[in-house]
Amino acid sequence: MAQKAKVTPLMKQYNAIKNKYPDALLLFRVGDFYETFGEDAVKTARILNIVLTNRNNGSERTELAGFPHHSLNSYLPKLVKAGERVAICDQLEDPKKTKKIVKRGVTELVTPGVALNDEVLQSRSNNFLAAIHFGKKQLGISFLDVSTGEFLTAQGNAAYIDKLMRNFQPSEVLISKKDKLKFVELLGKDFHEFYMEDWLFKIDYAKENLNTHFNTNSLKGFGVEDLEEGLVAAGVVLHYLSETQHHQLKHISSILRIAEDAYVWMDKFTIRNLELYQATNQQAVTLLDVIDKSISPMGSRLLKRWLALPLKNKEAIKKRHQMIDFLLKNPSLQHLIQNQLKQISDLERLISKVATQKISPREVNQLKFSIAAISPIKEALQKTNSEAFQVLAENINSCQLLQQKITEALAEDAPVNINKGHVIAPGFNKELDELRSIAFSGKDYLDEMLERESQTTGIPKLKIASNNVFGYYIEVRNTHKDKVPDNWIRKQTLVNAERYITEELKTYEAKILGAEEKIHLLEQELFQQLVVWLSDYIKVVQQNSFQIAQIDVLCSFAQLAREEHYVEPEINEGLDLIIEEGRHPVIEKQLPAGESYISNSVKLNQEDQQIIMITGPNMSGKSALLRQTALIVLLAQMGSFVPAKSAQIGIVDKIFTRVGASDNISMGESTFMVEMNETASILNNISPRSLVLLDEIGRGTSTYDGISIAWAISEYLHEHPAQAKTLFATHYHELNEMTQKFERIKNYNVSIKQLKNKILFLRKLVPGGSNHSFGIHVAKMAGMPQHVIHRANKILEKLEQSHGSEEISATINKSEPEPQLSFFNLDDPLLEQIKEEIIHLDINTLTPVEALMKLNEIKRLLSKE
Ligand SMILES: Nc1ncnc2c1ncn2[C@@H]1O[C@H](COP(=O)(O)OP(=O)(O)OP(=O)(O)O)[C@@H](O)[C@H]1O
Repeated sequence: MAQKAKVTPLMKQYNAIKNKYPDALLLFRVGDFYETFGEDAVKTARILNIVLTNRNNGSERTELAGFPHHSLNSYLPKLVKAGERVAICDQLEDPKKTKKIVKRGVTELVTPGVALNDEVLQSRSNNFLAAIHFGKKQLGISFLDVSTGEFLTAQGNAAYIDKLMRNFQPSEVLISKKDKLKFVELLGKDFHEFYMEDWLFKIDYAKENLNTHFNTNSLKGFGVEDLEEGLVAAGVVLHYLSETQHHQLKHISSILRIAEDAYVWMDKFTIRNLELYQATNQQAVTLLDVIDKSISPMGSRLLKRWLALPLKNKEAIKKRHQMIDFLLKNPSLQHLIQNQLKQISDLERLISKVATQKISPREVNQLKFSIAAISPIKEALQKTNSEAFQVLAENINSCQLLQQKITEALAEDAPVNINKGHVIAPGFNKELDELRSIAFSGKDYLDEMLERESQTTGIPKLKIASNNVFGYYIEVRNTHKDKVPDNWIRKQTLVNAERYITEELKTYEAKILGAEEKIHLLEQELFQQLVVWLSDYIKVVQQNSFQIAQIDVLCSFAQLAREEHYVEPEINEGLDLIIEEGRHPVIEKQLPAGESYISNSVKLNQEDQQIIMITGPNMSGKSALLRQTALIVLLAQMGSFVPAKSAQIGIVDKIFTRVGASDNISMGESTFMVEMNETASILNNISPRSLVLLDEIGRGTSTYDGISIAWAISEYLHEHPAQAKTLFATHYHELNEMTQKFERIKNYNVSIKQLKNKILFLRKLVPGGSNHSFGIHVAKMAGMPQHVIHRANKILEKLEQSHGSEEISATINKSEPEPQLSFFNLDDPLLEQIKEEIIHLDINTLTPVEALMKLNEIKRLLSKE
């Protein structure tokens, strides 16, 4: 019979705790160390690059890796960044006070989405935890940044949830176990997900959870009552916080709805194509990199939010423009504000630390200095004649009492670590002052005692010192050792001297040590009281922080406009888009020295220029033009000025961009299929206010196929009642023929100059089509061997003779447009019915006979037509 493994009490305790947190890496506090065992130890050693050892655990051997407890702040972020969930298990009682095994428990579960540690967080970005609920009709989503207290919810279709996920980039996503497949289907492997029990995703549980948290009877006050799917997700987020041992959550004081209707719609392709905040390759610069001139972390985070959610309300957009204009006209005001902003720390995260009681003494002083630095901003804004800025100023609270209280209570140079002492200011607490005078007057007392002993014993050179082994002692050199009185107790013999303790010294020592211990406890208690007192200010400081963030972003926009010569766009409720001499905000910053960006004008309307066909050789600047148009609209509607000579923008509700590229192959689907899927989704979603940018759509297939598809798409956009404004960049100069038949399609080309065998890019958009794709010239410029170029020219000549481009377009022109563009027209009720039938088929449970019957039914439906 195998001998039963004898497990030590410590390991028994460890196992019991580890069983409660099987998914987490358990840091188990033993004395001054955090230890990990078994699998956890192997992982920890690998991630932290620390030594992995083996030790006997009863009859088994187990791996072990540990680090000193004071290194937690530097090691924890590494573990979390490596994607680990880390359970911190601390000693819950003083080991000195118990004879049994010390009580231990998990005090915090740190996960990528629930982190309060400065080392894990990035100051200029939010750290969102998300939950997604797959409801019957819609999906619900919720985002929470526990480090700032922002809590948001929304619901909508899969594409909307996808877009929000790309915009908010949460560090962790919670999903019901049963929806694992659905999630991967929707979002792929781009996020760090954690699967939760299915029962948590219930509306009753969510409402109860949220009402308990906010101490409310209903969620009506937050305007989210009707968002049931979104609330389910929000409930799961709150549940996760308690599961991860986060119970101090006063800073999460409200839940906000992300109102889909209020913001410009951009789908994930557009967000990616426009490289708003994530570049397609690592070196590339994003729009955010170029426009973010904010100073405070709160400002930087808000700027990202404004970029993710550009506005559609004319008045709200104009208000931001007017405030920027005001700052530009009052540079000294902007200068004063920005100088003050430099002195303001991350107020939002500091006050969250008050709520979670994780703020350090030094940070409380930072909070005070930051709030003090706001006052001059408030005063300056109050004096302006701008109503909008005056309202901002009014919403700022100077928190005089808070400043005063911190000054009275906290030492000016209070340390980070409360155990270092000197935290509470002198004069704040009488008892503390008395204890301190006992502890600190010790030196005088000892000097006086030494003097006395020296006189009574006649020993001239006495010395008092202390060490860790036997505390205070008197040292006597050997030459005087015979004068030592009998009541001195010898403790140590050195080569030249002896060390003694005396009764008086011991009594005195006890008094000092007692005082020091009491000081320590009292300081902790007083600091704790201060933090609790400060927690009444959570809402007020959050409010201040939001005002400061807005002021910071507006100053950032003003600075951008001043430095980069941006102008105020005119926003109107019409449907025209008129950009004069527009520039690409990112490319213009990237050009080599000496080169300047060539501005271009674009005019789109529903009368005579709804669709512009832009032709031009490779590298001529077609894509740049398309993107700059979208970016200018986006910048304008997020409230910024724009890189142009002037811009009149009829409010845009959706921006779609599609690039016919070949890099989708890596995703496993054929490029063309992806391209068509993406394009189909545009065609099903356009409205009269939409802006559509199509870049080389159709190039993923053969030339004739490509031309036909591009033609059909343009035709559809032209004929569609929405008449969405469209820019279409293409190599296919055959498409220029479309203008003959479609009155609102116009041809433009990005001009070039042909010098003998060379092409000079002028980059100017000029009216008219072009009849060469110049691909061969570009190949030559790229250094293609002469022979290849020569041969290519010959083949081109031949092709043009046998299939003249006029011939192709004439053929397409001849074929009358179908009364119903059946490929894309999903408005047809019959097709809609068939589509519904097929979508709701559960293939997994369908028998072959049932499948045949279904097919027959569909056939019957179609033949009835
Ligand atoms: N208006 C401009 N002024 C100055 N440089 C420009 C301008 N437009 C584009 N460029 C430069 O030319 C490069 C190529 O532009 P872009 O990618 O827009 O060309 P394209 O016509 O779309 O080419 P392709 O058909 O190969 O995609 C840009 O990366 C940029 O450096």
